[in-house]
Amino acid sequence: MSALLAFRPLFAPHARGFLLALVLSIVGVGAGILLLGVSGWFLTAASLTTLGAAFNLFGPSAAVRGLSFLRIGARYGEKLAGHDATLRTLGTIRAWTFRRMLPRVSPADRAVRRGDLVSRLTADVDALDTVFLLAIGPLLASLAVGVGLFVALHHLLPQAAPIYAAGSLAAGLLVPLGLAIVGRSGGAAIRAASADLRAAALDGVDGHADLIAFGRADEAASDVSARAGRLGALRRRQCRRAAIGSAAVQFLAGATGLGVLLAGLAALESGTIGGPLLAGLVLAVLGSFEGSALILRGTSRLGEAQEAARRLRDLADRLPAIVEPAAPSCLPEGGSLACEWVTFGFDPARPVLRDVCLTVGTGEHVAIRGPSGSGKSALLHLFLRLSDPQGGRVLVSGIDVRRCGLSALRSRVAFLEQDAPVFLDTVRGNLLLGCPKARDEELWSTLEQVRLAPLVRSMPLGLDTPLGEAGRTLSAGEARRLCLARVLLSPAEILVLDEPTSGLDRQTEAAFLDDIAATCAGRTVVLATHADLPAGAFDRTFKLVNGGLVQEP
Ligand SMILES: Nc1ncnc2c1ncn2[C@@H]1O[C@H](COP(=O)(O)OP(=O)(O)OP(=O)(O)O)[C@@H](O)[C@H]1O
Repeated sequence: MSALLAFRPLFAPHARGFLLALVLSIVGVGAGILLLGVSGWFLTAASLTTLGAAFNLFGPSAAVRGLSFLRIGARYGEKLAGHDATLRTLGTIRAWTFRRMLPRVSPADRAVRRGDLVSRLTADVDALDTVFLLAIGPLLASLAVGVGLFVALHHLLPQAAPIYAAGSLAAGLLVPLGLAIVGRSGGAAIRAASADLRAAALDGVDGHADLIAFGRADEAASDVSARAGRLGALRRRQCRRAAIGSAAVQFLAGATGLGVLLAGLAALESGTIGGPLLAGLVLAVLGSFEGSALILRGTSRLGEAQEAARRLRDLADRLPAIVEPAAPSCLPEGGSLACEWVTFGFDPARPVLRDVCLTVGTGEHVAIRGPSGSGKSALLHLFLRLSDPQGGRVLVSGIDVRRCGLSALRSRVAFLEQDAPVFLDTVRGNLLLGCPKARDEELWSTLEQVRLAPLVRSMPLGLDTPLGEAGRTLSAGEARRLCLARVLLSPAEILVLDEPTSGLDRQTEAAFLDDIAATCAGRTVVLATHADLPAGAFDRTFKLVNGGLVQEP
């Protein structure tokens, strides 16, 4: 429960909407109970009235109509206000989780599953809708209305008041509580199975071309259906428990109604209550159990909401992968980079880089080559502080990156990642990520530099052409060049490029590397590549072997 309670501050800004929904819910449930009570009283009184005796039909029938309209209106309003406040709260929780997640999920952490993250941000956040709509709201409304009916019974039929109190407390509190306790482990299992299914489905969708090519599509499909079957079985078990709870509430409603009726009949015989009022009270008592059924729906899913809240907190409460200094140092002007005796390993016991020393002056262009897996990307990551070295220091403009504010550092150093993504946006939207204020002329001249301008010109909407998910409407090489253009557009003084020419044909690759001297003139460039470098394209080239950096002749 503490995981759920920890989200209280995110519910607080929407408290007015929840309060309105609660008031309307009390009005709706109260009007429903009164409607049954007045109708029972009215019908009994009308049937007991002998022909010709005076009976005012108008008042009660108007009350019945009025109460029906009030009930409908209040229910509609409650749904509107409750869902509106809930959806706004879920939006707040989703944005909060996303903001907290980004710095806490290290790009280097191979244990992180994308499908699981997506599942947390979507399904787990959605599971929290239960909290107010199905659990707290109906519980408070039933409590308020139950207290009102208890007070009325206490005055009109005192013998029935304790019977009603016992029956309604058992139906409104004990049964839901029991269901919540029993459903707790089931809820956790459902959340885990649901996350597992989503992750497996995402894996399958991502890799469907390979699965088809290797003839494994059927296997993947049956794996997904086995997981879906497991989730289905858990949900069926949850529904069975909820149905048993519902039956218990129905039984308690019937038993309480019967108890109130028996107590009422004794009072009727002794003449302390009239027949019509008794009929009205019995029906009102039966009607008041309607709220308990709603509470049950909520509590049967509360275990799931609790587990969802735990999973979200688990993500949000992780220590950030990289901790910013409390008082960051100002980055002086300049685009120099340096590594001083840097040792780094994803597993500190097995360093990838050992005592690496490198100094790159402002405006210098340096290329780093080396066999696959030699640690080129790992080295480049250190310049952006995506990881911290276990030994030595990394300096940007003469300042240890651990003393810099991360946003200042990352606006000084632009980075082309090895698998940089094309976002689900237009060509322009993708480019403006690198420089939000860039004018169209700048976009076009950068597209010329990466030799994409003819392609974009041929697109139906030019810069405003939407690109499919992950740039699926582009070839791999075109997508790569678009990401490269984004980095070139950035005003950062230092460009760190990891395999910028991967996916490009030889001719374009050679032309691009040749052009770097001109296109990046004045800016510092550190580039990791497997490509053959055109003579004179870089000021210095290094080779990374056995964790050490060796300058090439
Ligand atoms: N996130 C990670 N967690 C653990 N080990 C990793 C991680 N990323 C890379 N490695 C390992 O660290 C070593 C260096 O990887 P890195 O990606 O820096 O090599 P690289 O020289 O850039 O290779 P390539 O040229 O193939 O891109 C490799 O042995 C790799 O398996």
